[in-house]
Amino acid sequence: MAAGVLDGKATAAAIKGELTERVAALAAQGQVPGLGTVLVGDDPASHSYVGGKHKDCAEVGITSIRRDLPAAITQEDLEAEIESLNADPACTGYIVQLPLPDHIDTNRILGKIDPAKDADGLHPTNLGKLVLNVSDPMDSPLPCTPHGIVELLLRHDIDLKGKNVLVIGRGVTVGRPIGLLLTRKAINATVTLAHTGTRNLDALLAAADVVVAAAGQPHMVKADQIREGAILLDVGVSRVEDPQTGKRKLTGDIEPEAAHRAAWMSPNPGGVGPMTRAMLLVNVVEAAERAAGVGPAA
Ligand SMILES: Nc1nc2c(c(=O)[nH]1)N[C@@H](CN(C=O)c1ccc(C(=O)N[C@@H](CCC(=O)O)C(=O)O)cc1)CN2
Repeated sequence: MAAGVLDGKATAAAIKGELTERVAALAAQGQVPGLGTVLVGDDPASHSYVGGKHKDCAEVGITSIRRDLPAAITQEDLEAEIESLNADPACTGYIVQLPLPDHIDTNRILGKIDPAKDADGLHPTNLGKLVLNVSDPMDSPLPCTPHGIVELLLRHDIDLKGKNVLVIGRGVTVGRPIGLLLTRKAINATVTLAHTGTRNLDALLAAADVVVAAAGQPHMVKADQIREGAILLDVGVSRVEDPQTGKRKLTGDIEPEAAHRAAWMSPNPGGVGPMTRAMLLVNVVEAAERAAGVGPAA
């Protein structure tokens, strides 16, 4: 059996097409959405992700506002950048690219973002709304990767009702929030969250109908560990040296051979990553629509 491909690239392209129309409608009212990014330091992967976000903005007509800052920036100066984006009327929504350097208090920075401009859905107010189950598109943003995974499944007609989902990784951008989304009544999955302290990962994998691997450990999930017919979402991405070419290549958390046993699998690259980017644009457009007092286009 070869797994169906959860094609994030194509799905993200479709979403961007839809957003282009919504952005044009906003622009016609003089309300062009603007995405801000705050990038601290020289990490090449973070630079590449932020570059991708601005490329996406250009594709759909969203204005880009970019703040690239030195790795040695102080907490105080970084907070001043946040305040200036909060006050900038051209900036509809913005993100602080994670991870931040160790000397920065990340939670304090995220807490300084104006919740109405929080394009990542990571401000405590917006995460709190997710916990309270009150967030919907007209009210507040959802974290991009979990929302992207749900949208990817939805657009491939995959229903998770009653399914056992194993999430591997407890990070704030994916592992923690995705359980809250997938256990909503509208989705109704049963979620187990595994992490580095989990002892019986083999047994949990063998029992899982769906695996969301977001640990950032290259190929930690082996083909023979998964259930025949499982649905696999490969979120984690590492850059690993290819022994044959000596070049570094992107490597997901799940062995590609698992596709021979799975019913569905997201490629990596080309699966969840492009969906994360697309849902960021969705959050920016929805923030602009809320600010303009208009609902999403029908
Ligand atoms: N503030 C945030 N920081 C981080 C987030 C986040 O959602 N908000 N998530 C990740 C990084 N990330 C977005 O920021 C991200 C990661 C990967 C991709 C992506 O499109 N990957 C491509 C391959 C990219 C490549 O060639 O390097 C793919 O999967 O096809 C997009 C966004 C951590 N930080």
